[in-house]
Amino acid sequence: MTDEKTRLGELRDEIDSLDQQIMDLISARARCAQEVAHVKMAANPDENVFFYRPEREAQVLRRIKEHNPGPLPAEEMARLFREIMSACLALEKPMHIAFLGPIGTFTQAAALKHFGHSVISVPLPAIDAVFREVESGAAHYGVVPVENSTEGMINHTLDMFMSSPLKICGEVQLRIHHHLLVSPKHKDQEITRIYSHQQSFAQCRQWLDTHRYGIERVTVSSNAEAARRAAEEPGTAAIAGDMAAELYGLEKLANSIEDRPDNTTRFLIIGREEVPASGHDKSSILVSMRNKPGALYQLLEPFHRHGISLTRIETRPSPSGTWAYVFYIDFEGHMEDETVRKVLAEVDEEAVELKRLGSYPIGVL
Ligand SMILES: C=C(O[C@@H]1C=C(C(=O)O)C=C[C@H]1O)C(=O)O
Repeated sequence: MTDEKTRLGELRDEIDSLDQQIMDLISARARCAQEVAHVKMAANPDENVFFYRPEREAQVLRRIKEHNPGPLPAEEMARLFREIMSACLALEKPMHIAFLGPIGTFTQAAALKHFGHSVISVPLPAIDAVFREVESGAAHYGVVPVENSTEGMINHTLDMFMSSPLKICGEVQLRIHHHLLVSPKHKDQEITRIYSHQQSFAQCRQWLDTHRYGIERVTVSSNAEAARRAAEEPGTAAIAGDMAAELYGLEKLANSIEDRPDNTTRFLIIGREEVPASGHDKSSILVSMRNKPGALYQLLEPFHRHGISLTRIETRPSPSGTWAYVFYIDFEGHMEDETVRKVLAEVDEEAVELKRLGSYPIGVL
């Protein structure tokens, strides 16, 4: 045997032995997580105990990222542990996660990134349907898009919070890559029509104007639906992401055609329960103020005075009347924090209405 073969044999034996140890350790971890579930059930025998703890999962993932020794990047290591936790949790009962469908959308990719692949993901046709599915208890949590770095806020999601009792329980960001996709069956045909979702067209506008100027653009309800159509109709292409391309067996004519290289969408996790502090949290509120001079200043001043960072402020028309507005505000900190409590008490005094949408761990993955 050559030296190379001997060495490879040794290394493979070592890998086999390490795999066995990893498997034993993951199994020990799974038994521990099961035991946690049993302890929770024993302590609350009459209640429908919630095993999933978003704040604890965020802490676990943060610790993994901080202590990762390499050579794997911290994000990769966290992703592996995300899947281990997901599988451990599913031992008790797989969670049902409603998302803005159909199957193959970026929202599904975001749901799986946040919860791992051991959940049952349930596609729904519209954002309000996702809210309703969680409100009724048919799904444990829901995932909806809330903003895109190129295109701005998804107003429909913001407006749903005005009437929904649901809480924001988490956030997850996804880098969005769009591709121009065709079916291998119709690859040689001239493309006369491109299908996509209105958001994806908007995120690829400059590329389309430069490289596919004058070709008809047809807006459909999702980019997974665009991919489905391109798979069936000769002479058409779709703009969609990798999941949709794989699902419908499409080929990439052009790769990553989004106008901005950092094109990212932020998604919210919505649920029925408030999330305790994880140590690195964000909060969201909706506030409507009296229409008088200095109202916005009065609203923001307590945040400034108490040193609380705002991460976003959006204005939406109020459902209560023409030219009245509601402010949607994200800020750093948890509503259990003493300083945040003080600020919100002050805001509450001045506001016509203050709605606490929830505090949740700042996205880790
Ligand atoms: C084990 C627990 O329950 C669940 C499983 C977790 C895990 O596998 O690490 C973490 C949080 C919970 O979603 C716990 O509460 O610690």
